[in-house]
Amino acid sequence: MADTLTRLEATVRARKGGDAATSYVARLFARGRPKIAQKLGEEAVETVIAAMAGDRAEVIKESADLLFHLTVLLAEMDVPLADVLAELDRREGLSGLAEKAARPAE
Ligand SMILES: N=c1c2ncn([C@@H]3O[C@H](COP(=O)(O)OP(=O)(O)OP(=O)(O)O)[C@@H](O)[C@H]3O)c2ncn1[C@@H]1O[C@H](COP(=O)(O)O)[C@@H](O)[C@H]1O
Repeated sequence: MADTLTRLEATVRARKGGDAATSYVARLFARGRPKIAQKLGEEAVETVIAAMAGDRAEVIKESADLLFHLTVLLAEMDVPLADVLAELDRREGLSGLAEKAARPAE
């Protein structure tokens, strides 16, 4: 999975400043962060709708759209995918319940 996303990240980054007439990613970059963030939100909602309908095939397609648009947003913000993966690595083995219990009281 990391290999696939790393290749996608390289393709997406190479589209920065590219021709919006021939590249969907270049068009997204040209439209800016608000549009990219909006697309990410839409794909998240569509993934949720597919999940609630119990539609596995649609969940797979919408999840791919979601990961793709997340990759574009990270590239737009110049956040390397490796930084996100490193954060997941840091959390590895730490139960979400234990992490939550260790948070300072609000
Ligand atoms: N993985 C993807 C990918 N997944 C989804 N999409 C596109 O994302 C868009 C999302 O669909 P929507 O119907 O929501 O989009 P829309 O209606 O055009 O969006 P708006 O009208 O809201 O702006 C579609 O145009 C899909 O084709 C992708 N476009 C590109 N890639 C990858 O990015 C690479 C570079 O793409 P280009 O920049 O187009 O060359 C490709 O080779 C692929 O590897």
